[in-house]
Amino acid sequence: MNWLFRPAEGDTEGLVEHAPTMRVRAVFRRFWPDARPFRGWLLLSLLLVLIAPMLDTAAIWLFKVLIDDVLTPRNFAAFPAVAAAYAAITLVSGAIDFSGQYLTVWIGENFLNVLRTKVFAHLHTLSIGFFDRRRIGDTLSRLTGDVGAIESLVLSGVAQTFSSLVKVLLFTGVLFYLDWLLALVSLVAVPMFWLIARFFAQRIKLASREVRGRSGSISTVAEESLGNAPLIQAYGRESAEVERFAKQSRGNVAAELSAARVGALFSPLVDLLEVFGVMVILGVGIFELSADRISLGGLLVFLVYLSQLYTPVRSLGQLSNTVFSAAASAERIIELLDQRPLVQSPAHPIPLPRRATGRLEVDRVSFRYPGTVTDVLHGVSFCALPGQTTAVVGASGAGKSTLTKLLLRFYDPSHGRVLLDGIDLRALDMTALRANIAIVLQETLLLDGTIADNILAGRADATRNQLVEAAEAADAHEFIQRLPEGYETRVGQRGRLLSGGQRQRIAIARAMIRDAPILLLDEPTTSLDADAAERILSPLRRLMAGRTTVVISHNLLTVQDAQQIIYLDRGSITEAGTHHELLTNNSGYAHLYRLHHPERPAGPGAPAQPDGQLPN
Ligand SMILES: Nc1ncnc2c1ncn2[C@@H]1O[C@H](COP(=O)(O)OP(=O)(O)OP(=O)(O)O)[C@@H](O)[C@H]1O
Repeated sequence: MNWLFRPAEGDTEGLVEHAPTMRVRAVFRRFWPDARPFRGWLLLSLLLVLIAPMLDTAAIWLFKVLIDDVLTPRNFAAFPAVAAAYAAITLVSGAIDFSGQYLTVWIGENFLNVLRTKVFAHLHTLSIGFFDRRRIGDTLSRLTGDVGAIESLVLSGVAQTFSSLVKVLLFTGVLFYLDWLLALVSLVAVPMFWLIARFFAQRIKLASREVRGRSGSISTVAEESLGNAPLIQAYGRESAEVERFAKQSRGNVAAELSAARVGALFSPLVDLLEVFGVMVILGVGIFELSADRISLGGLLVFLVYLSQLYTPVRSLGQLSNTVFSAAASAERIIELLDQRPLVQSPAHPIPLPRRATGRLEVDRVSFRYPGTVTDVLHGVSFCALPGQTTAVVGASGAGKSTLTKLLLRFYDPSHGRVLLDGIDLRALDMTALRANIAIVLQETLLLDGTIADNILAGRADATRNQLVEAAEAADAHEFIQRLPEGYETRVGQRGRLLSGGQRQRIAIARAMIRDAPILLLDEPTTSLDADAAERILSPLRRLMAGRTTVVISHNLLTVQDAQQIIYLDRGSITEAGTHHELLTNNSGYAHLYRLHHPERPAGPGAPAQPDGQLPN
């Protein structure tokens, strides 16, 4: 028997985050509040659900009337009335079925819409730390697949249970009314259905959880693999990637098969039980008929009512399976919804003027990434002043990018404070803080929209003139105009249709249009070749003018001009000063400089190459 319920081979370890198991009732209680706007409609649909089986009961009863009062006595005068009643019931029940079905779908889809949007909005409240840790594919699969399953638990589930219960009660009542002895005999089978259903329910829940987890793994592998297509093809890793995908895909097949085995065995078992029950009832029925305790019409409709009764009983059994499999999905959604952002705006933020002055102070900041054991910044202090450029340099892994993450408040320092205009960032509203910051990063972030959309992401209410001015200041206007659809040209996913230099100039235009007092540049020229880097320097300088600029760069031109250079060594500031001061210092910065300019003595007055790059 074990092979039947064996979970799928292979493991999803590390690919998807496992959700804690929860009781169905807890899941239901959690999502029921989201159904609040639809409760009135749900009530109406339950009313329709109540009327439908009553009409069914009446239609079947007409069958008895037809046999006992029309066919057996051959009394055709009564036939038109019976026929008219039949037609009327069928019409009304058709209308009710239609409304009921449409209403159920309407409620379900609208509930889904609310829930899906809620989960998506919640994801956007989470800190960057969450996205650093999580596989995006698994999160997507939860957002699209698992959310749907919750609807079947909270709404369709309620309507179905109610409908089945009403039918069971109604048909049982009629059965006892027709012949109590026959009714007692036929109901013996009911507890057996329940036992079988219970046995299967738990196993189906396990199998469904496995299937949902597997589907998350497939999306994860596909997303990572396809997103890195250039790398994979360049290094000839296609077959390894296909095998990685195939492994998860095979795991999915095994999980689906194991779920199908459990599900498919359930129906035939129940069918077998049903046939057995009908045979016994027919035997007793013939006895009752011969004793004249039931009419022929009565016996026939008894069987019809009985068959009508088996369906809801069976669906009540299967319903618990649906509920359990939906619960497995709900667990995965709850796990997401229970994620709390690491950084949050305070309840009563200190108001910031629409445009801050832009004085940034990093005060004895130490930082450790959540879930790690070592500090990546140790007691870092410096001040970045309005209108000045502060350059942060240091070897790879020194903590430069981490510093910008703290300035943007993607994370909070473990110790110490970051202040804007003398106010701790933790006391500020995050949206107000970020409205005062513009960024240009090494890997330009472009949305899959038009060029105009991408520049306007810096400031949505900008006019067309401001858009063109920003593009001109970023030296981007000219190339944009040469594109087939100008500003309306789509940039492709992550801006793939543009060159690296073009992407960077769009990013500069976006920062330009934002016109924020603070500018964070994280190695904006690193991914470009010397020529492209050279070309974005003058737009960059225009952008930096008059702002508090913090630049992480290996490019000596931007660094040399800086009013202060901070040299980070394994998370600590070991030197700070101007280019000349640091060269005189003849320490870490001068060492980096010499590495790149072995032909020059590292000392004051030793100019850097115009395109000089500090080694990484
Ligand atoms: N999300 C993260 N979770 C845990 N550790 C991280 C995370 N991001 C960076 N680190 C670690 O923090 C340290 C500093 O990284 P950071 O990216 O700030 O360095 P960097 O100076 O900007 O380097 P590079 O010049 O190579 O970009 C590194 O040791 C890195 O492994």
